[in-house]
Amino acid sequence: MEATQVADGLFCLSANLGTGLLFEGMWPLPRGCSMNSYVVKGREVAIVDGVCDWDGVPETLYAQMAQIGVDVHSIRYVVINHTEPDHTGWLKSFLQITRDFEVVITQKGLELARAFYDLEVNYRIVRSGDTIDLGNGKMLRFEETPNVHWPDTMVTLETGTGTLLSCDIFGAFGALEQSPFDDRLDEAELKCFEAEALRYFANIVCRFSPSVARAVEKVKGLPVRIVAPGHGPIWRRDPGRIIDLYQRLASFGGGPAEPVVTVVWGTMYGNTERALAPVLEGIAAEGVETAVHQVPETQVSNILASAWRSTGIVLAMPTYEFRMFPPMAAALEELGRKVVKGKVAFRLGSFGWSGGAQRELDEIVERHKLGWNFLEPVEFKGAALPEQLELLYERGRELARRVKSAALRQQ
Ligand SMILES: Cc1cc2nc3c(=O)[nH]c(=O)nc-3n(C[C@H](O)[C@H](O)[C@H](O)COP(=O)(O)O)c2cc1C
Repeated sequence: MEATQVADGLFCLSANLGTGLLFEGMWPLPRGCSMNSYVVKGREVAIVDGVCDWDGVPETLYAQMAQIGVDVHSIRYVVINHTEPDHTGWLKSFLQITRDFEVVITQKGLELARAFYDLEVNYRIVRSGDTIDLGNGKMLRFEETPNVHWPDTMVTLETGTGTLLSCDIFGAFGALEQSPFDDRLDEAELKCFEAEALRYFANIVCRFSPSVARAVEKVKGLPVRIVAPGHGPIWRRDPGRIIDLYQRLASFGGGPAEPVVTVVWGTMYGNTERALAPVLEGIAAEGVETAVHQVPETQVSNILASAWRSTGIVLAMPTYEFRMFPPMAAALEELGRKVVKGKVAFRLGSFGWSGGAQRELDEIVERHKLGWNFLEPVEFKGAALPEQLELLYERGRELARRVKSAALRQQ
């Protein structure tokens, strides 16, 4: 990536993580992921957020600074919206070059940053509403948005251009290839980034969706003209599009979401799969969309994204060694850790002699306090009988009807 001008005196420097890498060591990046850093040039120069410390990445940042005529030694302020190393790792390298700058950070951020870095530099603790005047009409205003991921998080508004440097909130997976701007992307590309924003949300920040909702409310009260996040595109033509998407995704934290059923299924010998078919037919008969994921084939990252936006969940798996089919247990544990709660749910599955899958499912849902509203499960010994297949069709219809009445209306 080349450095790009976002607005007058405000530049985006960006490095892409490749498709072979895993974000946070576990989330796949089939479209890569950008790490966006911003330089604001007034009479004084500030850099807002940075990049990770992986081989060559800080050097990419320095090369892009040179492209926009910024000498690294001239940086007066390093603003840390969020201490996570994907935005701060480069500081290790930067501290070798110069210590003649001020770190601008929240109190919680400083505690965290000191744990990660040798931060013997000047620092300035900021709180909501604090400002730094960089001169030449460039003013940074800080707003704390705690627990949008980590406890330290804040956003920075450059008031002259109305550019919100938002770090993780309003972020999306997906590398930036030619241009970082929404106004240079066609509708299909924007839709791709929206899907990657959903996956990013469900993998990275959904655990904190009440804090995200509060942060979105706060942002809506600010004079924002451009949204420039730490990952993904910069929303310059239509900042409301990503703000509204995040507001909507945060609202799914209670359970009711889109009128969609996520179906997660796994099988060893096909009995459970054959019994799932009438359930899918029943859901379709009610005109409700399904998103179907087989385990272990589907990565849990995608199952999380799908479940987060769905109002209903179907789980289809057999018993295996007195418990449930293990790949299903792994997927459910992840839904539990991310507290995908309040869904309308239904479970079916085959067993041979003792059963046991249902017991483990109950235990996981209870332990994570998921509060799923279950229809009566349908379990069958070996292959489902014709009357059980009819019952499964009816369960599909019933689930779909409940989903339609519980789903949130599209705003
Ligand atoms: C390795 C293995 C372990 C199993 N363990 C149990 C068990 O503990 N209790 C039980 O009732 N059935 C058990 N079963 C039987 C399966 O639940 C049964 O074959 C079921 O029909 C498989 O469903 P599927 O065709 O959808 O894979 C086991 C089957 C296999 C292959």
